[in-house]
Amino acid sequence: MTEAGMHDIEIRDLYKIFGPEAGRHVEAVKAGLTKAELNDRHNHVLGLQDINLTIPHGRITVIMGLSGSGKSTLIRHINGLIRPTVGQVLYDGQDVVTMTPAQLRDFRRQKTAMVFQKFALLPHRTVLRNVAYGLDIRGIAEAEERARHWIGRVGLQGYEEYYPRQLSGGMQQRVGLARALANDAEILLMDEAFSALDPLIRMDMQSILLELQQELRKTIIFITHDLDEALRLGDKIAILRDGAMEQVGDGQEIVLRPANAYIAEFVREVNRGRIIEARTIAAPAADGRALPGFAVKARSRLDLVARRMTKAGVSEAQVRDGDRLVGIIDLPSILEAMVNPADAASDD
Ligand SMILES: Nc1ncnc2c1ncn2[C@@H]1O[C@H](COP(=O)(O)OP(=O)(O)OP(=O)(O)O)[C@@H](O)[C@H]1O
Repeated sequence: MTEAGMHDIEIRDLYKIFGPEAGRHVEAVKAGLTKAELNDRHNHVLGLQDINLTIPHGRITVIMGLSGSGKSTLIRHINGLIRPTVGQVLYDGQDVVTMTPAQLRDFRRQKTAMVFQKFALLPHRTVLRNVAYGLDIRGIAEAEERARHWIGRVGLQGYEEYYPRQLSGGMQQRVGLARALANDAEILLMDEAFSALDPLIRMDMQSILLELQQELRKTIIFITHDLDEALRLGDKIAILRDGAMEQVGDGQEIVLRPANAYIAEFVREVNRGRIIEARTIAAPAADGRALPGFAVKARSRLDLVARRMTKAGVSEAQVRDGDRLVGIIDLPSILEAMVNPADAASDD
């Protein structure tokens, strides 16, 4: 097992069964009793099973899955709102599961902040007072100054004295984000935070989050049922199904090497050109052969690479990571990578 880094969150061997005699059924679940069987035979609900996940510090980890797959149950284990039937949730060597109520309260207040789908703003407080709220109750002197700063950072300058009902959904969610950021917590828990927003507004919010994260480097745990959102935001993506972890990896790994038929079906409609990077399909440069005159960046996505190469009228390019030559890429191999193998096979 790899050693957890400082401030990583480590979920280990976690099971959650809902019901009065949950502990009695863990061994049977470990031995293979399914969610449906547990329900039918014992009237207990299998929430999560055999979860092992490292949530790296300073990155965005997305927990994805369909309704009922266990996403909310999992995120609530991280701030101790739900206790596992068995298992550990470790943060800097401390197990959230065995914290005393006082320790847990401090952990939640000092280390975590939540952003909800239904904004959860206080209707009779202005934007400024909503964002300052957590700071006010902690008696922080510069609450207002800090609140104004974060209101500016999410692009709401000028709206400080508005009330939530006077704002659109997207703007309200910016207030929710500013409030979470103002608390200065290291861990941001975002439960379907953008799911209630219209598609374009939702993309805007994703961009704002990515932009802020470039600089803030928070540990973000983002729940979504939307694959496109997961691929856009996630440095690491964990896919749940019926309470079990089906696959964990970055977007490229999941799209290029789905762990099973379920994931393959999930990623089938994905625009692969937007996910796969040039470095991933670059071929080694053959010895002694002249290099193509055109160069693209290792981390450029294939759709952009294809567009640039086509525009320049070249069919081959060097793939470069700064000074380093990563390999060679050509248009046929880009096209091949952009087409889902499953679709290609069905048209043969
Ligand atoms: N308090 C509870 N008592 C009994 N069963 C529960 C409880 N909370 C959750 N469950 C069950 O645990 C499973 C996982 O639910 P969970 O809400 O975590 O899923 P989810 O992926 O977040 O779904 P959604 O997107 O619909 O919120 C479901 O089968 C659900 O019915």
